[in-house]
Amino acid sequence: MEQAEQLRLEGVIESIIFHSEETGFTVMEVAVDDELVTVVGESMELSPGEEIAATGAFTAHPSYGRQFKASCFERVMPATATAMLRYLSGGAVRGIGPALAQKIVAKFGDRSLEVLENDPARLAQIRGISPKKAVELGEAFRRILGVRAVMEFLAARGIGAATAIAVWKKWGGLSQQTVSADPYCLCEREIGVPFEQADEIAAGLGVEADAPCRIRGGVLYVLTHNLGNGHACLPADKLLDTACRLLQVPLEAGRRSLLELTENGAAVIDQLGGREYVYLPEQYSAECYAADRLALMMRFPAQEQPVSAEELSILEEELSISYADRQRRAIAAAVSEPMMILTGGPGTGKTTTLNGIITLFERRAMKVALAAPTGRAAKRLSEVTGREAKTIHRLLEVDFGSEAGVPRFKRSEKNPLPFDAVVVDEMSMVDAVLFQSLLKAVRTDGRLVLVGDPDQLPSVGAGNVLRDLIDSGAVACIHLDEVFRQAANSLIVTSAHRIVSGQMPELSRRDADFFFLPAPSFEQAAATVTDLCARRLPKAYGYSPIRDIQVIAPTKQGAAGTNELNGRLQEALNPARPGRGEHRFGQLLLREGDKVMQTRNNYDLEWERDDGEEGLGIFNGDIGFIEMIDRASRSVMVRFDDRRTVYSFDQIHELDLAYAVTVHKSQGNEFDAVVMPLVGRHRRLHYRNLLYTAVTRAKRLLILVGEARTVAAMVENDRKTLRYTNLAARLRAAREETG
Ligand SMILES: Nc1ncnc2c1ncn2[C@@H]1O[C@H](COP(=O)(O)OP(=O)(O)OP(=O)(O)O)[C@@H](O)[C@H]1O
Repeated sequence: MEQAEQLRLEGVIESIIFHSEETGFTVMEVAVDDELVTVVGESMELSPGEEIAATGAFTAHPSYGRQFKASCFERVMPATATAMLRYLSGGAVRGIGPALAQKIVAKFGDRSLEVLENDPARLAQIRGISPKKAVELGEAFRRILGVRAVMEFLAARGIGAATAIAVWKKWGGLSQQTVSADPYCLCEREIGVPFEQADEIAAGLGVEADAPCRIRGGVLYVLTHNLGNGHACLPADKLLDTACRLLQVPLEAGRRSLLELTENGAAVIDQLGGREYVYLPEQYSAECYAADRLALMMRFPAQEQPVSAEELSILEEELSISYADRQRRAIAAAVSEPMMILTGGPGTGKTTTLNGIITLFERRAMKVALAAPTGRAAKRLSEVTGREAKTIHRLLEVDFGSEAGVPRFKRSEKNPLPFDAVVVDEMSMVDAVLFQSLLKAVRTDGRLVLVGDPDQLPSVGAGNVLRDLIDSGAVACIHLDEVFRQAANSLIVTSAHRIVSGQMPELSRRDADFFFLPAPSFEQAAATVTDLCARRLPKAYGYSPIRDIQVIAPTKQGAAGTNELNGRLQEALNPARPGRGEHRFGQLLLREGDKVMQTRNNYDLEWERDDGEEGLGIFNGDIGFIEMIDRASRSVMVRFDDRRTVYSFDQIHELDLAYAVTVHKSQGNEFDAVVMPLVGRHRRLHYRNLLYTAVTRAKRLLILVGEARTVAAMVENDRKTLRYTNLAARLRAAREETG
């Protein structure tokens, strides 16, 4: 493509049409000589009246016409009294409006900005400005200069406005100093600069390869990176070995830096079972808290009358059921134990047992809350129990203004949940930090009933809570393993049980709810999957191709990965059509009618329910449909079941197409029909729990498309997801301590 000519444009900002605080994306009108030019790009906070110089090129936007796309902005501070009056009147400095601007410029003329910056006390000479206000105005002005300086400093090192804003939010006036002293601070989670980039910046700033800040940065990077892989901690020897190899420094230097990190509170070392483990403080606190709190709950449980045989009989009669022995034991334990874990594969009667437990709690006039980690799972829990169920975040009342990625909850030890019992379903998806928040909010004398299937993939976030609780042996666990007759008729259910015990599912049946369609190559598998969704399944079963059928693939990449399949399925199921709005966001083309998924937890996204209720938070894995793409307001409206959310264009990177999703992203969701391509052999991707998790997402129909040898390889590959956590050991120790 021909490179557009790079120009430098100087002018005064007439108006700001749009500005995103988060990304810095700005659309403004700039007066350049006598012409009004629309300028777009990532910029620092700017105000009308300010003079800027923008570097970039003119482009022709399909809807907005000719505009100047700037790759870099510089602020030219106004130099004359007239320009200063205009700048200050435009609201650039908080606390200064047009009237005050007049007075300031009348008094100090073209030295006005200098006074504001260096001698703000003199502003108090103006009537109406108190000495206190003078100081405040000076601070507000210096803040603007500070943000600008940080942006320019970082821009020169290849870092964009959005990251610069995050840096400013964290370190304010000390930003430049902090980054210069230790460029690796840019790798912190809220900032998110990759280690390699920080390393380059550091080299540019003259930081030596063996500088302590570099080694500390590398050690923290390895720890944080592994947190992303689910590890709550790492053994110190493993951490140091990996980090020192990455940094190419001696082990001794790594160890010294690790000790410094623990001294300044950035990491914690703990000795357990003769091995040293290193944690980030948040993970350490989550693990220790959970162990201590659970031990406390078990020490002082509220006394409940044990369940009598008569009470059980009345319950069975009321619910018209005869419970199996383990189900009875589970119901009894839910009443007598402060915490009870109910596990089992599909069709083993978990929901039936849970209904018994809840009904019994209610008969005893206990107040019960129901929750699950995702919106879909909560909805399903609500459907199968006939009672209201919320996401855990909603139950704990996620608060406004949560910091990047870290929610705050209104419910905590000081403001506990007003329930005698809390039931959590899909517990395998709950990570260590969310579990800590849950425990904080549950009364110490409350009952906790945790339901889940530990053979599912573990939580996306760090930790392996459900497994650890079971492995600790310190918690009452009832495992249901009898598949009830009705469920045993389903080949999906029996296949799931075969897979989990390492046996090959039956692939030759043609008369059941589970089919295998051979496809010897990626290309053929992708073509068959598309044809099944677009034509064959809707025709044979009356399914809506978009709403009822879900394609689940082991991976994003590759010819049968979700990226490729999403492109094909979008073309087949929701093609371009006149009147159907669409917009391209980098690699991603979105169209009205598309099925999309939110790909990270966003606690600040507002939604409105059809009944007018409003709330906050759209979570990783939530699936919705695009109702409208509005270019004028640069927004996309997405419906998630009965809620609607508006995304601004610069939030779109949180969405992805969801005709096909990965197994990990499908956790906690169930679909009428699941189609899964399985081709080739890949030891890391093709393993038993992954297949099991995918198979158990299907309610009525499951179709595997691909190679039988891939299915066999997955069934054989019992690679358990190893996660470094010590919750089980801690819980055992805490139980022994508290007796
Ligand atoms: N004690 C029982 N006697 C007879 N049938 C039972 C009993 N318990 C459960 N069932 C039946 O077994 C089937 C599976 O039960 P349920 O839905 O409770 O299992 P589940 O473990 O929750 O399954 P899934 O995880 O697949 O939702 C249902 O049809 C249910 O009615």
